[in-house]
Amino acid sequence: MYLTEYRLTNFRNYARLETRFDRGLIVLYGQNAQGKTNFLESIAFLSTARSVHARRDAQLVHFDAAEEGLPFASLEAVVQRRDGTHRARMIVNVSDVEQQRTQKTIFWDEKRLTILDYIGEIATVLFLPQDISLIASSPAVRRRYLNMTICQIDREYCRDLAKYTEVLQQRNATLRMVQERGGDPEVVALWDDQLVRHGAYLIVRRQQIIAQLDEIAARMHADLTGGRERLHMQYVPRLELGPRNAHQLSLGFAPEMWGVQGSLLSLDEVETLFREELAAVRAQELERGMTLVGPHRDDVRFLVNGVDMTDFGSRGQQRTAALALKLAEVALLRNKKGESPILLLDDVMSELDHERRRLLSHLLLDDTQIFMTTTDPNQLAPDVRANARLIRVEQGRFIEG
Ligand SMILES: Nc1ncnc2c1ncn2[C@@H]1O[C@H](COP(=O)(O)OP(=O)(O)OP(=O)(O)O)[C@@H](O)[C@H]1O
Repeated sequence: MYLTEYRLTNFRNYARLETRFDRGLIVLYGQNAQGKTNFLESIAFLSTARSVHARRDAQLVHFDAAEEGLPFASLEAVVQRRDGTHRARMIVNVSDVEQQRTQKTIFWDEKRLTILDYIGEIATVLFLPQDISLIASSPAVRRRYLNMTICQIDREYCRDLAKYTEVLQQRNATLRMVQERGGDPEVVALWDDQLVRHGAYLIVRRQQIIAQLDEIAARMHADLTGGRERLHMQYVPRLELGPRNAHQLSLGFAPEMWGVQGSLLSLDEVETLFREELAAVRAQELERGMTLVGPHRDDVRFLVNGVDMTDFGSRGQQRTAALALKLAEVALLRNKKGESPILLLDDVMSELDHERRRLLSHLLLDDTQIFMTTTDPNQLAPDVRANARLIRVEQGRFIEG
């Protein structure tokens, strides 16, 4: 899929931008702080309804718009997909400037949709220099990544995730209440059915998608390392046993059951296990005032030749594993959607060595639409540059050539 028309109003430093695109490589270049990243952020935002950079949506609205008392930003695109031409429009209205409160309205083909019904219509994969944190930092970062990726493929997952998060919050509040004020511990169990139902679906989908990503990422990684290293992704659902057993254990059974080596568990099997685990940790949950079992504590392990990259990988190895994962995500989305997602490469070429840049260029050059930012277009291989459309970005404006 690809964008053919694009319009921004009051988005970040773009007061107004109206432009057309074709497939292929579009290189946005220019000095620092001109709006290159802002532009990629806008496409990612239109795709996922979430910003990777802004803490609050209100930050996306142009400073001047906020000052003029018309605080809104709008993003509009004409999208060419296998099934035809579509129109997407998203409006961010600041309803309370002081509190930075916003409302988001989404139209798809002129029909108003909720975020959950919209996500996945425009598939994108964003490559960032900080992608290395997917490997190097905390499980929460990996869970967030998994959620965003699976939401683009499976709307049901996204709905279950929203419901699970809600039930989890309510269950935790109940646990805290019982912990602080006492009362009947059985009130906590009232939430268990919903927690298990929504959580089990998340676990089942995660194990499936990780197994698929693992297979593709291993191939990409072998390519990137000239076959010298073997990457293996492993799903690690976790159970924290509390202060007396401060270490973390996998969910009561061997982690390899969750990877490609083992057979994948069915929804019924996961529900049963989840229920059993909840019963087993009930006393500790009441003591700690929080839910200790479930997909909100999951993690993914990245092993290279059997060594855990989060704890023991070199920066270079972590970066390569992260790149293999992103390339696998592209292949997975292409496979599920039957067409390529739009690729957004934010200043990633400068981070990679020459060999990997060459490989990346080869992997990405097909019918895909790729937006790439760089401060120095001379970094591009000459054959790549010759086939790219070059746009200079200057203070929130596009200058062709
Ligand atoms: N809401 C906003 N309204 C107006 N300007 C904004 C807003 N948010 C950010 N900016 C401005 O956008 C500029 C940053 O743009 P961006 O991050 O896209 O730069 P860039 O071209 O990618 O630069 P670099 O090469 O340094 O990454 C900053 O000058 C910042 O002040």
